[in-house]
Amino acid sequence: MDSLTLNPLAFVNGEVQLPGSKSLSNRLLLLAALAEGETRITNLLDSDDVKHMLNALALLGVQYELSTDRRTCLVQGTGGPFNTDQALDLFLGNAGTAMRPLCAALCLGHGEFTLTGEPRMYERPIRDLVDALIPLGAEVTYLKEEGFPPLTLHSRGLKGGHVSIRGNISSQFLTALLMSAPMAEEDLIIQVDGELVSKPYIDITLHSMQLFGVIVENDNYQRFVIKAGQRYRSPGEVMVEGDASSASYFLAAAAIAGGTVRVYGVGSDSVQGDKAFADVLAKMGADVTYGPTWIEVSKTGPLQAVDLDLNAIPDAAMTIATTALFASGTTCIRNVYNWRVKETDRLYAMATELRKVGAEVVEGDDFIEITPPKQIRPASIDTYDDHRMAMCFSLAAFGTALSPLTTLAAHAKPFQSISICLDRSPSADKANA
Ligand SMILES: O=C(O)C1=C[C@@H](OP(=O)(O)O)[C@@H](O)[C@H](O)C1
Ligand SMILES: C=C(OP(=O)(O)O)C(=O)O
Repeated sequence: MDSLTLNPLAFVNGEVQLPGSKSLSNRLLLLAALAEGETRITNLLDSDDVKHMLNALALLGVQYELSTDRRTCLVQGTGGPFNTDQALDLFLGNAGTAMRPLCAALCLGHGEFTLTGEPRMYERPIRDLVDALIPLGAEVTYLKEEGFPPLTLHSRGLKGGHVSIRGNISSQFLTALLMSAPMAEEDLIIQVDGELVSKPYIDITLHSMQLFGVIVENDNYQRFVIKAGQRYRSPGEVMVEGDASSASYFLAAAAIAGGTVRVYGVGSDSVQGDKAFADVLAKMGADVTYGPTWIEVSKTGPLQAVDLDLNAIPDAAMTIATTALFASGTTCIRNVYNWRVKETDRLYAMATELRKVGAEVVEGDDFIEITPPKQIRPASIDTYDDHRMAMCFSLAAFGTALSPLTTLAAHAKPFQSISICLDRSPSADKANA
């Protein structure tokens, strides 16, 4: 098991150029592959989830050239759905943004496609998407448990018409349907049944589709109309914005122990809902300034607890859970049931690990309540093979500034891919995050 020991940190100051957004990287790769023409994607994220999408596209016969730093990709669009004469097996790791959109997109073509992944992917639901695809002509066989990957698609095109989809578990099901819709045989009218979680991710989807020339009629996120006959056309070159969820760790560090941190790559112009994370820090008492493509956070005084519905920003909301260790009062993060079906059961994992550093925690079915300890305890934190657990708990290093070490186990990787210059006051050593 890999482990990473974080030395105590007392002060942070600096600037960060963010890596590309995961959500945009995987959407743009898939759309570029389906589009007519050649697309140059710049500032692509180099991460496991993007590798899974790239590997799958290669197996599907999509031609692309990846630069040696893996951040620029020149994709030759196929101009149509993916077809195969031989049964294909695609391994998609634990990448929701690959599994769900590919599941729908592969129904557009002809052939047999089996979608597999890591064991945790087999516990992450996909039934709501499959149930929407079946009336459109998809034939799906679950290979293990009903409603979960792995699964085999026996594809022969998707009809259009009226379809409804549930949105209360993951917005990625609706995203998947929307991205495939323009290539259905007739107009597609999608009705969202009940609540739609993680709504801002739908804006990322609609924005990406628009970049490739497809217009969707959006009636208040409850009904969507996609006219048939629209084709994805390459915009030529497209740059991936910085990752707003990754920005949250650096901005939270500033709110806890700034100084000032400015992140470049995400700002008021960003299409990513997670930019609103900075507004939560402002509610907690940090000083926040937005530019069109940057966000700056400074500490101006002690942080206060908040009680908020963070359903719209489930990934960045995790960072609030560890920031709460440094806020006076009890923080409550509400309406995040779907934390339970992500890379791990994040409500359970977060509650368990926060208790290890001394916090008092109430784990509800769809909320978490955190009261910080007087002094954060050094601890060995289990990250459940979840990158966000590792990144969130890196913030605990600020609480051990006057005590021994905090150790993060199991998932050292994310810390190597982003670099920030964190000063350790007063000696101003370079540190890692
Ligand atoms: O569409 C996307 O890019 C994502 C949507 C969100 O998932 P849910 O819609 O399942 O909450 C988010 O948690 C995930 O990291 C990325
Ligand atoms: C939930 C996440 O990923 P995905 O659903 O795309 O696998 C995440 O990155 O926090």
